[in-house]
Amino acid sequence: MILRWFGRKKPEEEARKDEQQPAVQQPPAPEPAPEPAAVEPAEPEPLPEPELPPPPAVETPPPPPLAPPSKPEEREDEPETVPAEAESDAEEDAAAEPVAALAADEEKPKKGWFARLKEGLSKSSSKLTEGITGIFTKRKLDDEALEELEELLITADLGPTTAAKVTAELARTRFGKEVSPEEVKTTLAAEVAKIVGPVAKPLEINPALKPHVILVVGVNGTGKTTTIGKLARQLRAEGKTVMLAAGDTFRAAAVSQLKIWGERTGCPVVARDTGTDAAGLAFDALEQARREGVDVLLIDTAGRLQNKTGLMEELRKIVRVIKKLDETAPHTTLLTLDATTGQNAHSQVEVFRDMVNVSGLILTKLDGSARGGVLVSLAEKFKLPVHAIGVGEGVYDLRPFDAEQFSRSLMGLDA
Ligand SMILES: Nc1nc2c(ncn2[C@@H]2O[C@H](COP(=O)(O)OP(=O)(O)OP(=O)(O)O)[C@@H](O)[C@H]2O)c(=O)[nH]1
Repeated sequence: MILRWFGRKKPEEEARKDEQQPAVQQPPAPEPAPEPAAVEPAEPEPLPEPELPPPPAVETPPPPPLAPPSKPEEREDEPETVPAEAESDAEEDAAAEPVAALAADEEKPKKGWFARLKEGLSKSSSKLTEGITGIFTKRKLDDEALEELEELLITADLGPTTAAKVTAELARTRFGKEVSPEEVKTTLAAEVAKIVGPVAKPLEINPALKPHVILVVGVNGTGKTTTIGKLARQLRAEGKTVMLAAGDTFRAAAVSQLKIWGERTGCPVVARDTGTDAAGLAFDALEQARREGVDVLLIDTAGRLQNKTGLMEELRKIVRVIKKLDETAPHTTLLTLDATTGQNAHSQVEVFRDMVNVSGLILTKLDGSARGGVLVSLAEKFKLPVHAIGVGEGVYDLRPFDAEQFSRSLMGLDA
């Protein structure tokens, strides 16, 4: 039975079964899910595109005015909060929003995650496997073959260090022997898994923090907003209350897109008119999230690298300002990287690491990329945790990064 997002709820157990592999690690003893409130059924929204239409009008009166505490720098007009649902008590909704319903917010993909991952990585893997087959069909593992393999791995974005490392390992065990393409792929998958294994760390939410603040940074178009939506769904399905802050105040479309994700996932969105101060908005959102005892606050940000100095100032200011309320915040700073950009992702890590204290990565668009190998070179070079990977635009297309699954998929092997 396919349940609608805001329709009748499944029992919590069913929702949890659906969520067998959340990208976000569950706290040791999650609170029982609140009793779902009856709400109007709604048709699932189509997936958001880069330029989205404005969200449906929200009829609910605005939330109570925010207390005017120590103001952050350059505070401007009060932000608008788009409630999770139009017809209900906004304040209570964050806690009472049906958790189970969110696990059924759109039709679940029929295929399992590994099949989707493998399919998603097929552009990357076919490049590698065709190359490997070409090099190793009825051929001994000699210097020339090793050189060709190393070259292939570099062109597949695994990077020179990784390429040298894995070919050396292959040579150590198989040099001079006739090796089949299958053997090469299996050995390479095992070597890649060794490299990426240490960075495969699920995103952990500290249940003691109310809220756990997650700042999401990255170049425009890398999938920040979509990733926030996907994470919000997972967190909500786990029974957590989530608030979203539309910190990319530069682009109206970015704000609209986040509002739509808020509606889809039942999360209130703190937003303001375009052009206003992002740090002030983040401050207000954190203040509101604290007041309401929200579990997780996800803050979207701008990513205009063309104005690097301006962006750096803006991101640093957001961090500075939210620290006025909680000096330990942000508790997680996620950098989204678009896998289709290949080695460009390296320079993006360097740039954003200089701006803010990036604590983990999310690789998006692995499905559309022939350059999925970049994840391996990123792991090798930066050793930053890779919390999750995106293999599609759908709300279910984000999962924790699993080193073994990824490595085997990258080499076109079965689970
Ligand atoms: N194929 C695929 N598309 C994705 C994935 N993640 C995001 N996208 C798409 O990439 C486009 C850009 O994503 P956004 O979430 O808007 O990216 P952003 O970083 O927030 O960009 P701005 O809104 O411009 O700041 C959208 O069309 C998304 O649907 C993914 O894992 N796979």
